[in-house]
Amino acid sequence: MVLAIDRRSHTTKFEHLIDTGVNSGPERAYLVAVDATSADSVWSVEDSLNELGALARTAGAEVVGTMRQRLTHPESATYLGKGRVQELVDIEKQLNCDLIIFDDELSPTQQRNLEKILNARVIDRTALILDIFAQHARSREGILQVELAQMEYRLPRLSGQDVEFTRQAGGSRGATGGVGGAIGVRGPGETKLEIDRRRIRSRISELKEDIEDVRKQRAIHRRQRAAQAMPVIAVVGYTNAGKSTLFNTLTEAGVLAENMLFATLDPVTRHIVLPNHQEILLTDTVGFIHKLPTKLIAAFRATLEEVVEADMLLEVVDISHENAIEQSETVTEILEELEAADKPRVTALNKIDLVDDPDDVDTSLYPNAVPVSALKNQGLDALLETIARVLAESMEEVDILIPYRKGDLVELFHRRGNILKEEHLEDGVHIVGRIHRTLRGYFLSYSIAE
Ligand SMILES: Nc1nc2c(ncn2[C@@H]2O[C@H](COP(=O)(O)OP(=O)(O)OP(=O)(O)O)[C@@H](O)[C@H]2O)c(=O)[nH]1
Ligand SMILES: [Mg+2]
Repeated sequence: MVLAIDRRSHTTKFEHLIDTGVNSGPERAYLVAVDATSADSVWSVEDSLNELGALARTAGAEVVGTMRQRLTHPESATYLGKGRVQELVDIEKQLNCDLIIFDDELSPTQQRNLEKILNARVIDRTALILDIFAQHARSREGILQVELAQMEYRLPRLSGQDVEFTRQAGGSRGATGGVGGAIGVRGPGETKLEIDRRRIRSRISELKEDIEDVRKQRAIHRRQRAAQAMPVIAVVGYTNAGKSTLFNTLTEAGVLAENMLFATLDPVTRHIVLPNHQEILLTDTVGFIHKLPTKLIAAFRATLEEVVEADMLLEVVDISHENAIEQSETVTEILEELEAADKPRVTALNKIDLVDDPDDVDTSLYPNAVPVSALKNQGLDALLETIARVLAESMEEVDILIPYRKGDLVELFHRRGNILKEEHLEDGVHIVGRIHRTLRGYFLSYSIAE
């Protein structure tokens, strides 16, 4: 996957350059990680490497081997220690590797040094994730956000020479094509470097402006939805947890759900009715992953605002995954970064059909957890009831007297609120009940409580 800019029209497109394997087989990738004793991650290096392998396969590569080194922290010059880098030179020859993928974001210096020593292409976890995002971006919003993230990633990594933005589709697997190929650029050439930097910077500002327009559009849509006065629930969770499958089952929408990482990039919103007849809006959105680059989160701000602005979160956890707990911790960390971790949350412990002994699942580890199978349609009534209950808990109590001429407001309360007491008095209908904060404004002026 390579980014190409048509300078005349200033439109951006992604060209698919990953070898599909029809002619010469998929690209052969070797994975490398440092097991840093200083890291405070809940993830083990094995699990992190397994996930890197899944990312590599999603991007279209074949994993031919892995290496890890235990260090206090990655070496600043070459990520791995000297001896291990030499070992890597032999391995890449033996295994005939096309690319070496590092499990952490490499600094520009590390990347340049490694590229000098190794023959295969050097890419890192961030470049790989960006590559998958680029493959899956469909909407204008998604494409703009991915391009911004790619440009931000590229800028500090430019080292002159060849920043020809456009490459030929279907090119060979030379030093620059294939998985993550658009990202690494090397060579001397000060003047050219300056020009390239300026060009990228100006593209970054253009993209930011375009994304700002997208953000404003989204804000308008949100305001329109707010006028419908339905609470918005954002479906969040680790990539591949089953968010889109659950979303489809609950809403009968035809969102793409696939066994691949980052199948969904664009948020979709649909309306559903809870068992207590309360109407809500459900939003499916992009998945999270550990070591998700902050720049990428920043670039996806327009999309992620759907999560930030939601009234409640429905977290989907793949409870059949051996790293379910680590994944959920990562989701919470990213929600904290987005300042959305304090919202009321219900957890769907999904893929329960794949768990040998569902009774052994410890639901107490997750907030308001309900075991479900989105695919087999199990546990969904209980899930909806829990959503209704948690939503009710986040409602505010009101004591109001609505005049008889405002019959529509009484009806609205009946549909969307929880009535604790209702009596028909001379001046109107007296209601004591709970209503979601998005609707409170309609009733405030009829309040009779202190
Ligand atoms: N067995 C089983 N598989 C499921 C269940 N729910 C989802 N899956 C499968 O899990 C895979 C991922 O599902 P998606 O719904 O695309 O997951 P997602 O969380 O939307 O993933 P991204 O959009 O990539 O972040 C698909 O192959 C689904 O068929 C379930 O309840 N049981
Ligand atoms: Mg999805």
